[in-house]
Amino acid sequence: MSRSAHPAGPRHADVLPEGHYSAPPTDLNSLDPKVWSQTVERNADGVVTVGGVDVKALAEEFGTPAYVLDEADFRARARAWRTAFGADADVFYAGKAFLSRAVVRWLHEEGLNLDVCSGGELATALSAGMPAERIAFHGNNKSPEEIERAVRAGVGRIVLDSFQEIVRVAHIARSLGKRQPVQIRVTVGVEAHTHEFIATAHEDQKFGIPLAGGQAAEAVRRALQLDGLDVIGIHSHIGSQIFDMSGFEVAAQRVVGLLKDVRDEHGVELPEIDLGGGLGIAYTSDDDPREPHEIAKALHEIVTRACEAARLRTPRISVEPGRAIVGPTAFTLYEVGTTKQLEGLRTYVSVDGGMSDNIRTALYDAEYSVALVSRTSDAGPMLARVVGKHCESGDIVVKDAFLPADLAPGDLLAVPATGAYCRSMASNYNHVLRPPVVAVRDGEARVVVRRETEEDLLRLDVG
Ligand SMILES: Cc1ncc(COP(=O)(O)O)c(C=O)c1O
Ligand SMILES: N[C@@H](CCCC[NH3+])C(=O)O
Repeated sequence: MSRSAHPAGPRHADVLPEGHYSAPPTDLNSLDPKVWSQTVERNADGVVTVGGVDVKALAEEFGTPAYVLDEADFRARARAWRTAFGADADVFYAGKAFLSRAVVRWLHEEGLNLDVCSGGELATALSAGMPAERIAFHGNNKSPEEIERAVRAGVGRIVLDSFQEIVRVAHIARSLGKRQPVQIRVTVGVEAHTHEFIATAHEDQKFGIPLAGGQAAEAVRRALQLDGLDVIGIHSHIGSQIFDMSGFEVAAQRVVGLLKDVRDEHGVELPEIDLGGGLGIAYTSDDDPREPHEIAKALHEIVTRACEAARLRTPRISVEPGRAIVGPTAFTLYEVGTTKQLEGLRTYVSVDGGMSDNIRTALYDAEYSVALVSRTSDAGPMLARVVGKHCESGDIVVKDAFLPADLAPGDLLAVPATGAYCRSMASNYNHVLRPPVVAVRDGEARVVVRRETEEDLLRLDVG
């Protein structure tokens, strides 16, 4: 079939959402480097390789579905952030995006710090040797036990999220005879241009203490009065998958405004500000993310300018990228099980995973790309929807995609940019087993998180 001809089946223009994928890509075998990790390429046989290992070998050895993590790419991205921010700033990788002991070790070696937001993340970080003083502990409802563990361990900072937590952390630190460094998380009232579920700095949501009405200033006032706390700074995180720097600009200006008010009222210049994470990545060829050095330059300039205007010493800046480091470094490898052509609509391609390994499409309407990776094809494009094996019609992995019309059961598909918030939000829905994470580097592959087994499932079922 010629590449330009439409295969038997739907005409893509009839069913695609307006303005999106107005034409099928000219070459379905090409791999856009924007959405794939740096070592991904096709070998002479047309099979995709990553870190020098081909996907057919990966599928054979480790099974599918599997998350395939490109270690060299992960390290390169971590290093790029570290280098871009330089010695007078700190980069805290946000562990919620994806955390495993291997990743903690890589981050440690590359000079990054770590943001954790639960006892489980804290335990993973410590067990992999991240020094406690390089850990920041987050969360809007940390339990007293989690706080105590963090204080005992000596974490570098706890980010306080409510008035009650200010008192709680002070009390626990005092009772342990310690003085805990803390930042106070504020909501700056910025509407980040992202999905409403992942925007976090508008006022009507659960995180942080609003600047509005002097509430954040009151929080600093109370924290400064309490023994057991060492107030080192202010924290703001405006949301996630953001491309536009203007939200960060407003946030930084407002945080510096609070530092000024604190200085004027208490005569204290708080030495740190944290501007959170949230930088977007390319999920499809339409996305244009910024490079870490551009982001670092923009944030430094914004903060320096605001501090000069307020006659403040420029505080030490920290950031907490999660997705921007790990997101592009992994793809999910699936095997095609069945295909079903719906006359006048599209072809449903069912793979052996789904919403249990990637909930983001169902939850946020997220867009992904997909490619046939076990071979090349000269067949024309067919409009496809890649779906999972769960009992849910919203179990969609990739909503609209063009795949070769000769796609068949047994073919391997890969969905790129699934390093962030896929394994970390995976579930056992329908008692489906969570896939392994396989790290590849220099021609070698090793499991860093193993596949779940039915024994794992049954071990918890003690009834
Ligand atoms: C406080 C905080 N820091 C950092 C992050 C990391 O965000 P992202 O993975 O979008 O960089 C999040 C998640 O949105 C967060 O809540
Ligand atoms: N889990 C979200 C991001 C929220 C991050 C936590 N504040 C995502 O997949 O995009």
